[in-house]
Amino acid sequence: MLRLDRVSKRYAQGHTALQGISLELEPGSMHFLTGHSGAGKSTLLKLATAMERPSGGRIFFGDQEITRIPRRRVPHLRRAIGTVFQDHKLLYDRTVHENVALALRVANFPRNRIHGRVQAVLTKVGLEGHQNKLPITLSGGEQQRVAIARALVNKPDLLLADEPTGNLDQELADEIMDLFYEFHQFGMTVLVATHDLTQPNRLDLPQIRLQQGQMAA
Ligand SMILES: Nc1ncnc2c1ncn2[C@@H]1O[C@H](COP(=O)(O)OP(=O)(O)OP(=O)(O)O)[C@@H](O)[C@H]1O
Repeated sequence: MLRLDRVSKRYAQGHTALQGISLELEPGSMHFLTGHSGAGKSTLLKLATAMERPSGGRIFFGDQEITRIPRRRVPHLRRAIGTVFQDHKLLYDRTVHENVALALRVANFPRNRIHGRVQAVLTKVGLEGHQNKLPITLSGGEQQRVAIARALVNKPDLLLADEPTGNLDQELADEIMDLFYEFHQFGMTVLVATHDLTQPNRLDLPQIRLQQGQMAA
């Protein structure tokens, strides 16, 4: 599904964020990406979505080489890869429904099917009944669910999450991780970057551990 082959990333300021990273996510697998602050977790996720380009090595998503796709193909790639970030980047002047529907609109999804698809995904993440609310009126955990719904509404093959529970207490964090686990059980490939080392143990899932930009032993 996602394969990195000896990937490195050196930022313009000269800092090496990743070095010699090779890994493969099998379709339907779920992994946690762990490591200290600055280990390179966010950088790895940004490379996988072509938000950043690697300085060396190659990245494949299915049979596409991400490192070679032309800029005009990047939006297409991003629809196949759902992303969730800690600061959910919701539009606070739009309703929950509109936040999620926007992801379908930009993908030219048929207009007459948008409402049904949005309702279905909001139900899936436990937000039925909240569709007409503004995000600011929701709790942190609920806002994160809106972001998850938005990431899922295009039915991506791969879900990448970067510290999706960073601002939540343990109980809410567990609930969000359980939701990702459920998607994985339904066949989605999932990679979650987290500081929270309780999660891989709690869910009995493998970790990809980064240490100063390299794969830890
Ligand atoms: N845009 C950038 N320009 C220069 N250096 C950067 C940039 N983004 C990240 N870095 C550096 O690359 C290294 C890896 O950062 P990255 O954000 O990938 O780590 P992380 O493991 O996600 O950390 P955290 O858990 O704190 O988010 C850090 O030393 C960071 O300072």
